[in-house]
Amino acid sequence: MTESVLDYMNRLGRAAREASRVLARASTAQKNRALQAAAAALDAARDELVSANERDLAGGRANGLDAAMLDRLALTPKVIDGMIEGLRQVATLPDPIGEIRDMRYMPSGIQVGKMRVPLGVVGIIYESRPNVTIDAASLCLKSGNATILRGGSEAIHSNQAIARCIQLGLAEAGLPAAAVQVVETTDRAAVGALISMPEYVDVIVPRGGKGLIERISRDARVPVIKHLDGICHVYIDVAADVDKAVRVADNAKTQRFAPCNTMETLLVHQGIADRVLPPLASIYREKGVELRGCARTQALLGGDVLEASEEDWSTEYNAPILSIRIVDSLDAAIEHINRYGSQHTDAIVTENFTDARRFLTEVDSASVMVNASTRFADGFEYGLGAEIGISTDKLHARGPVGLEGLTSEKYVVFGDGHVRT
Ligand SMILES: NC(=O)C1=CN([C@@H]2O[C@H](COP(=O)(O)OP(=O)(O)OC[C@H]3O[C@@H](n4cnc5c(N)ncnc54)[C@H](OP(=O)(O)O)[C@@H]3O)[C@@H](O)[C@H]2O)C=CC1
Ligand SMILES: N[C@@H](CCC(=O)OP(=O)(O)O)C(=O)O
Repeated sequence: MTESVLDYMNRLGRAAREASRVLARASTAQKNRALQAAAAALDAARDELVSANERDLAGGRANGLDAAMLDRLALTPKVIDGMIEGLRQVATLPDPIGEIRDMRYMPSGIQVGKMRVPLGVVGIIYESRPNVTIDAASLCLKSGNATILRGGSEAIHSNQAIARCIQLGLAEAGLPAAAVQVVETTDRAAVGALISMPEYVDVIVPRGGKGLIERISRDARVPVIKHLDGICHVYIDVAADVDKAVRVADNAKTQRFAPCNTMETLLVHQGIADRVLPPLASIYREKGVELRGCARTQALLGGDVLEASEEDWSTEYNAPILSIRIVDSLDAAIEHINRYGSQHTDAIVTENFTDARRFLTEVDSASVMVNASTRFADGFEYGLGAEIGISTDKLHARGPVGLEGLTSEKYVVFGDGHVRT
């Protein structure tokens, strides 16, 4: 790349802004044609995708990526099938753009309502998981937004191969190539540029952990919808059904270790700990989960439970490690979650309606659940059809973000020569 990263990003930004105007007026049929054609292009490019991905995997191994990271990076036939299916599914979702609602006559005689519109240009910074490139591109396209995608550096070759398929889809539907642009450099200066060009970018969606949070908080000049870390809790109340508690706490930790909605800390009421923790600990031990506990947990469960440090309570392991704390009351559980959590997803297991209601009201997280695993915090599971990710912000969109989260509403007013008096 001979031009500077800043010039390169400016060029992408300008082109995205122009493309966003075309996309905003594109028909549903045209957007769906692009999605279907991109799906066909992916299907035809399986060998190319796999060999690009092999380069990334080789680089990842050489750089010492752990097994979980390599797993997220891998484009297996199943992952490629999932991307193709994902594109086709987004094509079948209702198009939210142009929907008009709440039209009402005002006393003046004008008619006022709201119309759903795209946000414009969406910049997305995300982890080294190439299938996210398709999720992000497809949702932005369907919601009429141009997008600039900056995936994790370890996935650069896979992402470029995927980008070529998306380009084929856009061309087939007669949509501009700049509707979806995948950043071609791994230089983090590109992230710096992307988050500081409000003239070209309307909103940034950062999906990532602590390093990304710091950078965005420090440098962003564009509105942000944070999709950040998940320090998720399950609290087993004194009034919990033991079987349900074991099922939920097992699934929340072990169904998959790496996602942001996986439980990192288990809180247990002292009045039920001796009934629920021993069977849970056997399951965790069998599944290779390292346990770190408070002093009471260590005393109850014995030798192999390591002492949990203060740092553990605010750590997102993304790994087979779990911290466990026995608490005296529901109040103590709520206080712990609001203090150490990341406002992502937290669950209570209880048969007590009042405790459930208090938990729902007082825990300040994007998803609060009763008697269900935190792993359900997901756009598909919530019926959104797909998701960009899980917003840990409070404004604009909170929790799993689908098509609607990528749109906004403007007022529309109809008159017939009306003037204000
Ligand atoms: N809420 C949600 O929807 C989701 C949240 N996550 C969270 O993401 C984290 C795991 O992903 P992980 O790959 O470790 O995340 P990282 O934060 O390490 O990386 C994510 C992206 O941010 C970039 N990045 C990181 N730090 C900086 C920086 N200082 N300046 C510029 N760019 C930066 C990375 O680029 P580079 O490749 O150069 O490192 C990458 O593109 C977990 O905390 C998980 O909970 C993950 C998915 C969804
Ligand atoms: N909603 C998604 C989790 C989103 C997420 O955390 O993604 P990732 O960390 O990249 O696996 C799911 O439940 O699988």
